[in-house]
Amino acid sequence: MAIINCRNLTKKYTNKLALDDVSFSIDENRIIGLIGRNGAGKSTLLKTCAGYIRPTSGDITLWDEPIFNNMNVLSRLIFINEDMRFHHSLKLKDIIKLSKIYYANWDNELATKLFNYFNLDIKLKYAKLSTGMKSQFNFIMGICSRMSLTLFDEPTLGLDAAVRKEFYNILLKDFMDNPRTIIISSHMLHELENLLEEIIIIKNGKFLMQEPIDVIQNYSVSLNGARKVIIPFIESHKTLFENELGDSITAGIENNLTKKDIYYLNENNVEINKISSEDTCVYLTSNTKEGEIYDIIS
Ligand SMILES: Nc1ncnc2c1ncn2[C@@H]1O[C@H](COP(=O)(O)OP(=O)(O)OP(=O)(O)O)[C@@H](O)[C@H]1O
Repeated sequence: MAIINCRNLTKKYTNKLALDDVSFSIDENRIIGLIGRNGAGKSTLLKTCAGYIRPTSGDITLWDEPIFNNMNVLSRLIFINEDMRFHHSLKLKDIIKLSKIYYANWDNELATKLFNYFNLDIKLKYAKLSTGMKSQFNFIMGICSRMSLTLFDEPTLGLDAAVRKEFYNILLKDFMDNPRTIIISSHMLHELENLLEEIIIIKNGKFLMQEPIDVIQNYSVSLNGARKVIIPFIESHKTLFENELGDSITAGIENNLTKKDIYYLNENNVEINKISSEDTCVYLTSNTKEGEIYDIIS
């Protein structure tokens, strides 16, 4: 069952078109990655899904109901981002006390274990936490609230690699025990991909694709070899990048090579390598050509 349905969503901020005719739907009980470059529109899309901002045009429904001014829907979701605002006088323990009341499924035992594990002193005021500590606290809120729809916008900001890994492991374990729909926006797909079932890629405010993670993991390959052998493949396949060096070329192309193609490439000494899902996303969302930066800095 689809729990989020977006149809032709557009969001214009004064002169900036942040979302441009975005349509997609998301089925329940899965973890989805929302991937896009800086400024692609990820936060705007999540804020729209959370009912924080209204689209300029288009429709969005959660559980087939409109979001705005609809407590039935809003009480089933949590939106976690770096701008979580709590009154400056509130200590973490006060926020936890309120969370127990507000979030019907709040798991206080898990919250206590996680605060201890991450050495977060609940007597501290939220306003006094460092960026990383705020991210830890917010992440724990997102996990322990166990809302049917949990939206994380760049949840690991300021966290070191070890903590990010631990959080994602905790999230996966908790998701397996308590399935729900979780959307996580991030630039760092490689850290997330073991967790994700599906990813949505947006580029310059436009929906680019929504695919199971294994499709993205096998989406593209790089070919490295003689120019005259590779050029026909560049001409006949969707090409993500190409670099020429003398008589040889390295090109990233969509991975729909036939057995005959692979045999031919092997016979002609072309090296074929898989491109990681992270790199595939970087190439798919790039606004510049591979190597262009070297023209600028040379
Ligand atoms: N309140 C606002 N007023 C004007 N423009 C905005 C506002 N919020 C976002 N934008 C613009 O809309 C575009 C999309 O921004 P958004 O924050 O949604 O992107 P993002 O993918 O989350 O970026 P990042 O990964 O850098 O956080 C950007 O060009 C941004 O400058």
